[in-house]
Amino acid sequence: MNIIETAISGPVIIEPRVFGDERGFFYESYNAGAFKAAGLDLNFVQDNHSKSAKGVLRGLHFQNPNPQGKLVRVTAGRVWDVAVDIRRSSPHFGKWVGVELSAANKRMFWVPEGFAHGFIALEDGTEFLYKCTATYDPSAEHSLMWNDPAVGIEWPLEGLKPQLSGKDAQGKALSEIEAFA
Ligand SMILES: Cc1cn([C@H]2C[C@H](O)[C@@H](COP(=O)(O)OP(=O)(O)O[C@H]3O[C@@H](C)C(=O)[C@@H](O)[C@H]3O)O2)c(=O)[nH]c1=O
Repeated sequence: MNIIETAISGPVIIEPRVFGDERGFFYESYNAGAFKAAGLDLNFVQDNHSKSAKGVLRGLHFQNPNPQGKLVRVTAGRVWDVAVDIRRSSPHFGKWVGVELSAANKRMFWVPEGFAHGFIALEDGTEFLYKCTATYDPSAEHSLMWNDPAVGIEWPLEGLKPQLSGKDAQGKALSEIEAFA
């Protein structure tokens, strides 16, 4: 597999080795030893799977306390996936990185603890799978506003009006969230 660093220390893009043949394809979506050898010594305790219509925007989510690192990928359709650094001590506090993940490119994205995470589905029937390093804790979950000008995420809206959950429609600004130390 190939690890691609991003402009922020922490989040990385992972390109798995894909074996294609006349039957289809095969790839390892996670291998503890290989990830550890690549500097990602992770311990996952929960797997999630969501399906979204084109234009659905989920996020930007984080848990504090009980932060979750997330290894995310797409098995149907396409998303623009974003991680926002919300560690106050980081030189990149408030900065974001984005990557297109799709069933076609089979890229994965590692979003560490200390980041808010979200995505917009760019195709109907987009299926999003991810592994988490901590379990869901509704009492600790928070939404950072997807369109806070202080963060300035360049969402590829392609003319879409994002479809948000009620919770995400009330996301807080970067200046208001319970960021990490
Ligand atoms: C996230 C989550 C939700 N749920 C329930 C709560 C709720 O009734 C229903 C839908 O939850 P949500 O609206 O929060 O789902 P969703 O907006 O898809 O939340 C996810 O968004 C992406 C961007 C992330 O980064 C994830 O960590 C997670 O926060 O599923 C669980 O039971 N376990 C979980 O781990």
